[in-house]
Amino acid sequence: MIELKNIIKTYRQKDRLVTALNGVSLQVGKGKIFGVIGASGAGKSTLIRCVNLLEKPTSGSVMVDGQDLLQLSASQLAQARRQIGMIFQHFNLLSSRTVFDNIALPLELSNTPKPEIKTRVLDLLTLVGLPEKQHDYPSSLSGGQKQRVAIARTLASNPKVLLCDEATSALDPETTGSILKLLKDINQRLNITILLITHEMNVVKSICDEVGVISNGQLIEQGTVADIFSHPKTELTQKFIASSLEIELPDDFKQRLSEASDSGKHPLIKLEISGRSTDVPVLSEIARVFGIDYNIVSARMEYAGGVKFGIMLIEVHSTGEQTKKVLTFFEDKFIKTQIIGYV
Ligand SMILES: Nc1ncnc2c1ncn2[C@@H]1O[C@H](COP(=O)(O)OP(=O)(O)OP(=O)(O)O)[C@@H](O)[C@H]1O
Repeated sequence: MIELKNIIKTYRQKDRLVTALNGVSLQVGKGKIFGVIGASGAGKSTLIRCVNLLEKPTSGSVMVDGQDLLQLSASQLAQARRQIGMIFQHFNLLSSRTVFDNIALPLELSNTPKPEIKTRVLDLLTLVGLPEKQHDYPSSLSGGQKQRVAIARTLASNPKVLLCDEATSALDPETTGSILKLLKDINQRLNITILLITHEMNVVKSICDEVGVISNGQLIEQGTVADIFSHPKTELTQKFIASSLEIELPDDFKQRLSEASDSGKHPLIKLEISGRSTDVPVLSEIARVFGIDYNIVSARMEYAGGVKFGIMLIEVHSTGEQTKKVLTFFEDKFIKTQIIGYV
């Protein structure tokens, strides 16, 4: 549905050229959700804006639903853009129009008859869960409600593709969750292809089928969410994954933690479980095979793209030689280990 080939985009900043995108290629299949994740300034906004030619690439090609957008005339491009909806971090609603009239706007612009507009807007309001807000103005809505209106407005034109430019970045975690659920629902019910950009791995984890990691204007890694979470190749990707899995060491342990394995102290081991890790009950196995007790101090396990991954901190009641054996045992099961200290 979307195919970008070797996109280069340079901007002139005063007397120098800045390369915002440096040879980006990606494909998004029909009905898929593709997330592009990257830090600030990596080129995410430029990338998503190149898909509907809000930014014109310096070179490369942009195909959407089989059409080469850079080859279209102005009127053909306007037509093609109707198939490409977009939602933004700050919603971009018209404050002087009611919710109903905001959603009706694209239909009015395409000369849809009034009775048809009414039915369509009411259907869309139901779809996004806001039927009772039709007469309200945007200023009286919460951030999540505003984004729902923006989603309804963009769906009014029946797009095949939806571009989401940091659509949940201005929202609290709970509202983010509900908007992501709505996007997934729209994707599944209407078979709309979604390309989104974000700086949060949680967004990718919760709704994307595929993910690309962008850094300095280049896609340094891309693949299915399951693949990327199980075999992250670059340090940046590993950092993004870890950032979605932060676990805290309880204060009591922080105070008791020492760097040396003094007598009577036990190693505190961090386990990183990824899609590559063997799915066996490793903890009961170390107890059974080595006769070693353990205590789970903190743990976070999650699923993304059908793959289980997570982080666990365990206090293992082992001595020097036993500890080495336990570490080797975990590593053999493709579980990454690190001794955080001794408690
Ligand atoms: N209109 C512009 N004119 C000049 N330089 C620009 C323009 N837009 C973006 N840039 C530059 O291109 C690079 C990529 O910017 P872009 O906004 O695409 O990154 P981003 O990943 O979306 O960042 P953020 O998450 O902070 O929005 C940056 O160095 C930025 O300064």
